Amino acid sequence: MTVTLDHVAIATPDLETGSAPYLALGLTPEGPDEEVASQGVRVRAFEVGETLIELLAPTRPDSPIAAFLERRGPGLHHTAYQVADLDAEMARLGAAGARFLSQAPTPGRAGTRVAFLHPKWGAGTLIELVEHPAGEPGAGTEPESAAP
Ligand SMILES: CC[C@H](C(=O)O)C(=O)SCCNC(=O)CCNC(=O)[C@H](O)C(C)(C)COP(=O)(O)OP(=O)(O)OC[C@H]1O[C@@H](n2cnc3c(N)ncnc32)[C@H](O)[C@@H]1OP(=O)(O)O
Ligand SMILES: [Co+2]
Repeated sequence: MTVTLDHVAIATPDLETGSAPYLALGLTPEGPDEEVASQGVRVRAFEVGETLIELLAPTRPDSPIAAFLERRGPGLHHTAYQVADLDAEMARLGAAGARFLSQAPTPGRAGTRVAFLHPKWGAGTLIELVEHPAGEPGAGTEPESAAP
């Protein structure tokens, strides 16, 4: 099974501040900012080749990003990998002892289904799995153009 990096997430107090280095590097947002209420975040994604930089700013005090910023300040927050079948991956990894932060997938950016693994399981890194069913375009890729 090939594992694909979906995005690298950065916690920032606000999207304008967080965007500065990526704009200076010549990156451009892949689309409009998105609010994901269930996570209490506003998201801005920059395409970098086949993957994304995902900027996350808190929209409310009880957002996990607000807690992260409070405790650790802005910077690297998590890495995310694409899986074709999230339910199957959660069952497989769960049976092998992996520690998920929720029993079921939760809504992610761009209508995806996502699940997070505890940072202790991730050897100190918060790891997210993002479902991209086989054949669907992944992060940072143009949807397959229809065959001529
Ligand atoms: C819009 C969706 C988007 C997408 O991709 O589609 C997103 O990615 S949304 C991202 C925001 N949502 C989340 O992060 C949800 C999952 N996160 C959580 O449930 C919490 O943030 C959690 C459990 C990872 C940490 O919560 P909290 O800090 O309240 O717990 P602790 O203080 O007990 O921390 C436990 C332990 O983990 C360390 N920690 C916390 N956050 C991170 C992190 N991002 N990376 C690495 N380590 C982290 C923390 O320091 C504690 O370690 P310890 O050694 O005990 O101090
Ligand atoms: Co993410």
